[in-house]
Amino acid sequence: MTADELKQLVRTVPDFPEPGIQFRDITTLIGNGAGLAATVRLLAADAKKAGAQAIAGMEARGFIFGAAVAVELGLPFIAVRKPGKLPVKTIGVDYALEYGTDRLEIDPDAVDAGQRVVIVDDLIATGGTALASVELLRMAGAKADHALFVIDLPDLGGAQKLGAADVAVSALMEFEGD
Ligand SMILES: O=P(O)(O)OC[C@H]1O[C@H](OP(=O)(O)OP(=O)(O)O)[C@H](O)[C@@H]1O
Ligand SMILES: Nc1ncnc2[nH]cnc12
Repeated sequence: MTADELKQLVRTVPDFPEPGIQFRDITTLIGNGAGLAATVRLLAADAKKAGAQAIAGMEARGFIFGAAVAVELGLPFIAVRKPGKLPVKTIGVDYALEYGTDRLEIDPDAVDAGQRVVIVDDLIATGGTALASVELLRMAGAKADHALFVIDLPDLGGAQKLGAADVAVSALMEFEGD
């Protein structure tokens, strides 16, 4: 399945979770077995090209694709979690979302010093989530310089924000006009 065919599997829901947001919903993409498999294969090929030694995924939608890519490549998976979920002393970063604010945390021991960690998430909008993840992974000693997404919303400037932090961004598809 091509990236263009995968794009047809993403559902757009207007005004969710608040008025004015065009929600690009991956539920329909992952609900298609061939679509899910093709998405994971394409992301895994990009992660391999980026020299990934580990994959990091952000709770919750980043876990779906990130863990699958890690399995496909036989690499470790690092869980970037929402606050209060990890049972150990964490490091954390607060960040702004397209809608609201949040915080992400990791177990610093999940990262090896100098390890090249490639970030995988379903979607980049403002880039706040991905940038917070890059900061966290770098604080823990990782080389975090590649981030892969299923969907980029280029109008929200996330890829530029990551570029300014020396992170190369790639996405399988874009939705404009958000
Ligand atoms: O580029 P940004 O503006 O930071 O937005 C993108 C993030 O927003 C969504 O996650 P959300 O925080 O809604 O959580 P979820 O995965 O638990 O649904 C999405 O899965 C990305 O992680
Ligand atoms: N427009 C959007 N659609 C789906 N997930 C998102 N996360 C942030 N913005 C989003």
